[in-house]
Amino acid sequence: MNIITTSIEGILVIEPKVFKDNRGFFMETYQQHRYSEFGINHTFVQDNLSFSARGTLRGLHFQVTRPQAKLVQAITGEIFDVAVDIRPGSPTFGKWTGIHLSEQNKRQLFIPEGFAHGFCVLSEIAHFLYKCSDVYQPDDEGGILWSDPDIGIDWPVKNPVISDKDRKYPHLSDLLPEQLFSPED
Ligand SMILES: Cc1cn([C@H]2C[C@H](O)[C@@H](COP(=O)(O)OP(=O)(O)O[C@H]3O[C@H](C)C(=O)[C@H](O)[C@H]3O)O2)c(=O)[nH]c1=O
Repeated sequence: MNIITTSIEGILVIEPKVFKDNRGFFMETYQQHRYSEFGINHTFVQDNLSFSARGTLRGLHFQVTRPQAKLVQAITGEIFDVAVDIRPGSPTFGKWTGIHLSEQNKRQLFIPEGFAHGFCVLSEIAHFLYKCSDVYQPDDEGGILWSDPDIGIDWPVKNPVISDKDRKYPHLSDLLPEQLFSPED
């Protein structure tokens, strides 16, 4: 297993070991002890799977008082995955990092609590599977507009397919710190 750091502290790219043979391949997509050796010592309590067609963009989403750390990967297809630091006071507040995750590269991205998350689909279709460190809290959901010019994400899609909900999200600058990241004790 190979771990790659990113420009934002805490966000990690994971390259799991892939065992190939004449039948295909095998890989462990998560192993608590091994991942904890790299600081991923969360208890993941919910797995999500979404399916999207080319050009779809989901995000930028987060939960405010019950923030979720996420371990994400593309099971089929290829996506561009983005995390934005929304932790008030963080030296990288408002900064983003993006990575191509695909069926081919089998890479995972670990995103700690305190980040807005989104992705867009670059292949005909993509199945996106991810683990969350807290459960879904619809009343605790927040969002930032995918195209917020102050964040300046260099999305590789220009006119994405997005939900009505995502279309209406505010800019980061319109949100107060307590509306971004206020984890319960
Ligand atoms: C996230 C979620 C959604 N839902 C229900 C609520 C809606 O009726 C339906 C679609 O939800 P939504 O449009 O919020 O799905 P996405 O746009 O894929 O949302 C996700 O997009 C970005 C990429 C994320 O990182 C988050 O996990 C999540 O916000 O699934 C649930 O029942 N449980 C859940 O955990």
